[in-house]
Amino acid sequence: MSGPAIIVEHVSKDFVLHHNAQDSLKKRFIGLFYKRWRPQPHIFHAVDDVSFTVERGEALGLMGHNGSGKSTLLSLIAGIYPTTSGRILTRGRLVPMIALGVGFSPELTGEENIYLNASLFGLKNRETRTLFPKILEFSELGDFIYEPVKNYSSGMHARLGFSVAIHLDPEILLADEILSVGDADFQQKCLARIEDMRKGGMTLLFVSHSEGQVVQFCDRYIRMEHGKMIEEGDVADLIDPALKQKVIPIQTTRN
Ligand SMILES: Nc1ncnc2c1ncn2[C@@H]1O[C@H](COP(=O)(O)OP(=O)(O)OP(=O)(O)O)[C@@H](O)[C@H]1O
Repeated sequence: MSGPAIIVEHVSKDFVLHHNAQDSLKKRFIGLFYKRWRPQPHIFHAVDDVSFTVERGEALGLMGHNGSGKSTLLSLIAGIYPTTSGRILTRGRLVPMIALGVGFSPELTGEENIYLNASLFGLKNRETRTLFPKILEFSELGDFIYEPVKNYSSGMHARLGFSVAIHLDPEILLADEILSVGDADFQQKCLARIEDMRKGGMTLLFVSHSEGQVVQFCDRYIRMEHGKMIEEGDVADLIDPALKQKVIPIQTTRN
């Protein structure tokens, strides 16, 4: 396969909000007495004319303040939302690691959810049977894997979500705030595994609030503000002596 792994061309995403901050308090108060008055829907530009390319095997970090549009952009690339305008092209097996475990069915056990998720990614039952012990071992969930996931803590959900995602053999991994996964040891194990997968040529699009993590994992970065790309460059541009001190070395795993 040749060409970039991800192409994002002039992509925008609008949401319709049903409150309008521009409506004055007086107007809202009067509206209480005149039933015909309705607040005007307001179009909010969550992602605004964003374009970039991620080459095969490259890691791109997406940074920006809360609400700057990073997760929305990842969801657009994952195909979770349609774009309002623009074009997105991806080449290769794409696995979104977004809101880990949110897609699980609460009444099904961890094991059943593994089979369900794997089948959604086109794996045959036979293939999932081979993967199951590895997913279970990585998740460290033990016998909880046979419990309905509605009984899992949020950390357990995230462990299962992460373990399933990395065993789906992604060629492109979309990762949103990986460090929200479980406790510190598990986080270290996850980061080490992602580092290994990167060495194997995986393409990574990585949302993080931590410049240190972006420097550690990525080749390039994009900074977003109010839905727009405001900065793009090589991570080397982000490194200053103070930041270098904060980068924690990651030990690679072998399992
Ligand atoms: N489904 C939705 N409907 C309406 N507005 C939305 C929706 N999803 C996101 N938004 C809005 O779009 C903006 C961008 O949100 P997004 O989650 O992409 O930001 P973010 O950069 O990932 O933030 P954070 O760092 O807090 O995760 C926010 O103002 C958010 O409220």
